[in-house]
Amino acid sequence: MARYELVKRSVALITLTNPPVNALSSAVRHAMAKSMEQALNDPKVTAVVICGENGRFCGGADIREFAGPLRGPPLVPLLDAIEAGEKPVVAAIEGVALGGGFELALVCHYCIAHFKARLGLPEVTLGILPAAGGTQRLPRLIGIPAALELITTGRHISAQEALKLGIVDQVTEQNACEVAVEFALRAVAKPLSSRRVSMLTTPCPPDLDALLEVVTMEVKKKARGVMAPLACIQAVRAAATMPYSKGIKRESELMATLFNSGQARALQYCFFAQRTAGKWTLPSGAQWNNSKPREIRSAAIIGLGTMGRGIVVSLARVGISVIAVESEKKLLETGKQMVIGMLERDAKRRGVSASLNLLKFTLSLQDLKDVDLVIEAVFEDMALKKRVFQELSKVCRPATLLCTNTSGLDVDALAGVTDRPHLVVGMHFFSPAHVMKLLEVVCGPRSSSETIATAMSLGKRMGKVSVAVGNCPGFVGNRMLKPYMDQATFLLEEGATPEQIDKALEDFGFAMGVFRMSDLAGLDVGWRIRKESGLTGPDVDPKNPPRRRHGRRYCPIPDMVCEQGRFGQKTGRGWYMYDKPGGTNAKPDPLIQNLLEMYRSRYAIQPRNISDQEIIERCLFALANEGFRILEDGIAARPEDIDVIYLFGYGFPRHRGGPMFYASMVGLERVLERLEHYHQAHPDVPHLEPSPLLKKLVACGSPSVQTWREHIKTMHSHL
Ligand SMILES: C/C=C(\C)C(=O)SCCNC(=O)CCNC(=O)[C@H](O)C(C)(C)COP(=O)(O)OP(=O)(O)OC[C@H]1O[C@@H](n2cnc3c(N)ncnc32)[C@H](O)[C@@H]1OP(=O)(O)O
Repeated sequence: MARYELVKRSVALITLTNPPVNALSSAVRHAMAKSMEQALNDPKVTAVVICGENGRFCGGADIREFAGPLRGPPLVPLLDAIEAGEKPVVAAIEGVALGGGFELALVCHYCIAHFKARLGLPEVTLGILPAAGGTQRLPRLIGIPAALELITTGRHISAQEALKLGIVDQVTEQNACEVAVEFALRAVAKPLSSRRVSMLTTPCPPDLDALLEVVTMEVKKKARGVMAPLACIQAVRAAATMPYSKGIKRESELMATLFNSGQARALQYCFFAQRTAGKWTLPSGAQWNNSKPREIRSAAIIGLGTMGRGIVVSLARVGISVIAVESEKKLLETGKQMVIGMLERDAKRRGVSASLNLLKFTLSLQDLKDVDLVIEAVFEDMALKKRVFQELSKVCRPATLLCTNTSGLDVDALAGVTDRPHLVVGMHFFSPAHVMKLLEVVCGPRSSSETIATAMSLGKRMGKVSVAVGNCPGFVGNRMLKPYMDQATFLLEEGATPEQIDKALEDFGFAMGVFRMSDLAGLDVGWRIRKESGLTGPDVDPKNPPRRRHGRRYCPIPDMVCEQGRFGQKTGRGWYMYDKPGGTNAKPDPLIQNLLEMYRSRYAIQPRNISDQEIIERCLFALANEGFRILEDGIAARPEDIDVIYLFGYGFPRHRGGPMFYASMVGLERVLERLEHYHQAHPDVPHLEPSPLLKKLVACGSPSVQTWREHIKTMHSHL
């Protein structure tokens, strides 16, 4: 857990040894305390160097231990003792110094960082604050504004930035540990008092209150309803207004409030859920750690619409050669200019040169014969996609992987028209594809484990959070969206307004309510799909009673909005009105209000006052209920996968953990009871009928979300 060695006859080298990130578990803290005591008591030792094994200094406290009671020596007194010691201590930072790891570096009297090292206080992203003195020492060292920015955002900084800020003393391209040992030998005779950061006076700006007010407003706007950044601001204020001994107590009080909050549990769940999602498993036994992905050096994208362009950029910026194909010269030229512009802007932002030499643009599928992988991103039309796949099957060499970026069509039906169904997989990107982090990897029943592994690993290489899902209409994300959106439109019928529903969802924490989100995405896409499936338009069976389709409740208001040419932001009108087509400033539109009133009077619906609680319960419990069905159907392997999809693809608030975690926090019994209540009131809405899995989990005593999987294993999996 910590190795103790004497080097150069007088330097105690303490190496943290807790793979993979040398987290400060109770055992590590215990070993560190012992090693420090040994170093400080040994007269041969004149200086100490602390480093981490395998080129990683320290990833902070062991987050897995947060769930249990504190064991082993607490961190704050341990760090205070290191700082107060009479022998110089030098931190040798390689890899990462995060959270408690950074706080450890702050108590060392000197810091040497490798030029590739990253430092940061990401506690805020876990719903807590840097409670091992970080909120008290960092402002003393670098001033209030810079410390506030780092602590409230959790941003990682480079070694170079840390040097500029005065956090580290030297940046090296050599072995940081060896450099630190030499540095320590030179530091032996020097006085330490000015190197004890807790003893420094915080440089305090004259307008402290105004500054804190501005940051508070910014934080409230960016992270609505999130507690941790606000507590961070209060802790930093203590660093400016109190001596260290009192400030550290304030830090600890604020931490206690956060630590026990549901938000901290949710955010820590998200941390592990994201990592769990990469660990896909198929019923065949093939899984993330026994299936080798193929190496992808070249790829082709068919279709240079919004999605295709984003995918080209995502591939090219990680060094993959891309051939982009369009069907017409004009579309090809427009797409080409857009892609080049996007890549140039992206490269400028990242301070690198744009990889334009990796791109080729063509009108001919014949040019794709040698590529390793193709991603089809044409219009969402099954017949068209089938034609493309048939063509690709003829043109590409037999080993080429064929992927589709469909957002919900049957991946296996596409596989069926090719000569290589085992090499066909869905890669469902989210728009804009070069920005959004989510990738649903859709496993068809015939996709081979190597194909899935390749798509998952390619997603990771592109910086995406990839989640393996089964093949069904809408997969996971879009399948769950339907009951959620249906509830929102039913609530409109019953008396709510788009702005009321959006406000309730935004107060809950969504970046955008359902109607603002639909306006941004465009209302015409869903309208076309509803027309094609006979739910609206001339093909509707006239025998359908109004507001019913296939025996279920159906709300035609979205169709009526589209019939007026209101397709959302792009047309300047949708559920809201905008200053101009493409405008983003949504204002309530009296015409929508009129439309709703006329609609209600036409169908003799008496509008009623609808509470925010009802809006949240109906929208979010219907969403989670579909999630339970998805787990039953084996379309997602674990609740964590569903939550990750909603966090990264649909703007679900991270501090709520995702729809499935949220349901578990509310209490499954309560969710079941509310669904039963709403289903009784709306028996013609099957999505409100509690799923068998939800009932089963409640009957089993509502186990924790991490163990739900054990209750589903007898059911059939589509993965
Ligand atoms: C009070 C609170 C205090 C004092 C704190 O310190 S709170 C913790 C603050 N630290 C962090 O938030 C850092 C969290 N970790 C990371 O950001 C990243 O893991 C990393 C940048 C350190 C490394 O990234 P990467 O190389 O991509 O590796 P993974 O993220 O996949 O992680 C590998 C496995 O290590 C587990 N892990 C990482 N950090 C911790 C940690 N602090 N405690 C416990 N476990 C940690 C992570 O879950 C991965 O495990 P597996 O999923 O593979 O089992």
